[in-house]
Amino acid sequence: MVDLYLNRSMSALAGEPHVLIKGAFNGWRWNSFTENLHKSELRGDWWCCKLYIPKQAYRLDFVFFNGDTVYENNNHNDFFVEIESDIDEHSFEDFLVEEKQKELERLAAEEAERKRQAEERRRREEERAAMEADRAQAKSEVETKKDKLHQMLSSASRYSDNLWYIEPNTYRGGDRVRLHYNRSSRPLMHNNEIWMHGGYNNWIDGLSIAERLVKSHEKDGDWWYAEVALPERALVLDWVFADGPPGNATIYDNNGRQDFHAIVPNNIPEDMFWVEEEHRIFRRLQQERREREAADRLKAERSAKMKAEMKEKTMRAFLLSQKHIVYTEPLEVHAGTTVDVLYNPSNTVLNGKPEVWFRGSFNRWTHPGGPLPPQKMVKAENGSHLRAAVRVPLDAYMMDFVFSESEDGGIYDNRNGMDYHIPVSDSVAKEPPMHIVHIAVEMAPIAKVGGLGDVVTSLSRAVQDLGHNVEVILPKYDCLNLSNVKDLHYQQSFAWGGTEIKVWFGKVEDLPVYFLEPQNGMFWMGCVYGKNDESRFGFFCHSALEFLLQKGSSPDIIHCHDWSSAPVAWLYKEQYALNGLGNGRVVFTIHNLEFGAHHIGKAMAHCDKATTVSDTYSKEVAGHGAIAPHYFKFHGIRNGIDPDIWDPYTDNFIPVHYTSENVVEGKSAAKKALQQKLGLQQTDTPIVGIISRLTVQKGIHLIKHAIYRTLERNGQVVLLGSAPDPRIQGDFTNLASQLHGEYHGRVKLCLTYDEPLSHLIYAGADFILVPSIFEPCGLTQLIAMRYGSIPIVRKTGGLYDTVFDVDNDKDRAQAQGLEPNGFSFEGADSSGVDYALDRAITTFYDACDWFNSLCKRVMEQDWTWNRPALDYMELYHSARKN
Ligand SMILES: Nc1ncnc2c1ncn2[C@@H]1O[C@H](COP(=O)(O)OP(=O)(O)O[C@H]2O[C@H](CO)[C@@H](O)[C@H](O)[C@H]2O)[C@@H](O)[C@H]1O
Repeated sequence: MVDLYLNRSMSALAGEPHVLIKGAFNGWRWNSFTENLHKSELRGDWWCCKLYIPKQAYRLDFVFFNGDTVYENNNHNDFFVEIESDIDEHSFEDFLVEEKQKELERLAAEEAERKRQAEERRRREEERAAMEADRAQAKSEVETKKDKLHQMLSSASRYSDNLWYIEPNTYRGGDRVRLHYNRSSRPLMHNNEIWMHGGYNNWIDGLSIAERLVKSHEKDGDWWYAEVALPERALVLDWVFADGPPGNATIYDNNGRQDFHAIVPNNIPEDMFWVEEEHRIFRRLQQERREREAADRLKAERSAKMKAEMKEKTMRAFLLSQKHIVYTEPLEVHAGTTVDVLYNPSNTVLNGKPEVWFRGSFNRWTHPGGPLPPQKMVKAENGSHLRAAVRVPLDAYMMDFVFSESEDGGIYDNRNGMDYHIPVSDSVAKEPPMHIVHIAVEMAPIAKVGGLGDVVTSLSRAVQDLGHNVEVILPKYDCLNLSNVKDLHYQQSFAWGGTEIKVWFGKVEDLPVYFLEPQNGMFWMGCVYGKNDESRFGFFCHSALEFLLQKGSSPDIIHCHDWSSAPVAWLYKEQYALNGLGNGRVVFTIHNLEFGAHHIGKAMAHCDKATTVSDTYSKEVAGHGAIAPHYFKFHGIRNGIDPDIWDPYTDNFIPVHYTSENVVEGKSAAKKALQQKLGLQQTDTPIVGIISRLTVQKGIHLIKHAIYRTLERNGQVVLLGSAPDPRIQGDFTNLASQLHGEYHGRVKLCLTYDEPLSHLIYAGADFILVPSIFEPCGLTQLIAMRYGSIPIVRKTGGLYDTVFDVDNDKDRAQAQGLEPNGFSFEGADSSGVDYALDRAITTFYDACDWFNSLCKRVMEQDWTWNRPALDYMELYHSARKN
């Protein structure tokens, strides 16, 4: 506490009845306050007040005023006094950040508690609903049982003349009685042994009694008997006679399929029995449900753990992947620590420069501290790299840096305009989410024709998982698979293009999706592609932008795909960028350059950044007329697959769930199921699977050749595919009937689109063949590996980037931090296919253990979006800098 004095008469407040002080600490940055001064006991016009000085204060800033508009502020300079303290400006920064962190932690804890409570409420509600459902089911089961029992009671009796009777003739549930049976002229008349197999109340507990009968000598006829304990709760006793004990009998007397039924006089009132029975069923259902839920929980936890481990491994590999140019020590950067940045200029534009300067900042250059002062790098101990030490503030979530040849700049290495970025963990600040809108004409699983649909969904989910806001805009086709849309509802309408456009909203695989439905019926034709596609999709693209504008949405990134939503790029730049949607950048992805090259070229010209779906394909098409002029903004980022949608550990279309730990067991069960389903012989021969659109791109002549070659080598073949071109479809239909005849039970061609079957093939096949002539990325080889199937591919495009031949690509795989994972070939003739296929099949036959270890290995490789989603984020950020 200190006393602060003001001589009022010497100040601008002379004669004012009220004197107040307004102040704060550390350059007005912290703990502002307003206090009244009162006249002090000192002589003269001294006014004073007591002030509390916190220990983090190194400076007190203040002015005086009369409570209204008259101020004494030291001629607009304000007053300040230095405070003796351990704190200085820098440590105060840290203190502020820590305070902020505490505040954020408090808010986060509150939020977590709110979520926990909401979750608890939801759980209780679900529990209640499930209990209700169990109760209802128990009731209905009891009703059915009761009806059946009543029907049966009408045919039950206490004896049957000359066939069976019970002794003594008055008995009740719980009694021991003797059951007599006259087997003469019955099916068991010649057997050595006779048994009764019994139950009660119309077999309500199944078979619960078994007794052997002995011959009785007391009566005429062929009479036998057994001692039977009547169940306590029996209203009726049910039985048959047999020639042996349960499980070991072949001949039965089941009373002409009616079984035998004896009325048991009521031990307990029937009503009571049914009440108890209902309760018993209810308890059983509850028990079963709890066990199921516990198993599901365990599975979900295990699955999440495996995914997190894979992600972490991939992240480490990502940090190490540029080690020959740049890395940090320690490798993982934590907020609030000091790290060394190590840089090797010899592979960059700064090669041979006498000096290298490190220039960096944080949080994508937006950190409030501004850029760090340029720092001259010094030689590191390893000889090859240069070193700079960087203190990472507590509120940094990303380190950003570039290198230059001098303090003032000169030549820069800024990684081709992308800059270097290294994520920082444990930051107290969060990366602000980016808003990304995909405008596309396909989306798995509700409107999927090929891989484009998969990518729209899975890329969006991966980016959403990184904490960003992702939305999709899709036409509302009449053929949408609506069972996979949650909470679909009509939202609004707008008029555009001479028609009303209805907007629907729903969630697909947890992604928010807007469906546009022009009332002119443009998308009511029963399929995604068909007639007038160019004008229909052009209309859709335009209306999607119009929708964003009218909704007042301002996405950071508008992402469009292939020729079909290419118009978004130029419509946006020509009509919407200046017109309210100005904040956005357009990213355009080419999934296939084969179709609509004109549209693609035009979108390439207008978009801010373009990608295609693998690095090799981006190089293969570099010289194409649509690409070449825009190559500087064109990047190859390989596709990933969604690890939740493709997961043999949770997949409901396969018989046994598996991970890499039990891959052999899981795949052999799937193989049996697949063979059975398709009528193939149940032998352990290699199965080659092919899942593909049947087009020239996919190497039709190589597919055909491979089918014959596999059959020659005693393998089996399963092909799932359909051809958009009716001639090709017809051709395959003929091939199918010929093959199904000639190689019956060893080959099956399914010429349709069948999602569930594709899952069973990925799991049940040993190999998945992808002999494409060109392949921008290819998803089938990636899905195959996730299911422990070995890819056999032609070396082209994305197939080259993701499949590494076990014999020829060890080094190339190692450079990616991987081990080889499949078989591949060059050339586009049959000898090429044979080269890969023969080695694959031979491995299966001759090196079973090694083959199994290969299946395990490919399952453990990460072909999800973990890595490529980071590359897309980099690309989005660099598009924002334009
Ligand atoms: N009959 C059938 N029944 C069930 N499912 C079937 C099927 N036929 C194919 N599929 C499925 O459709 C998808 C095909 O994906 P691809 O990437 O292999 O090919 P596509 O050429 O369509 O995609 C284009 O876009 C993608 C995405 O960018 C690129 O990877 C690719 O190289 C490019 O040609 C896979 O999920 C596959 O399982």
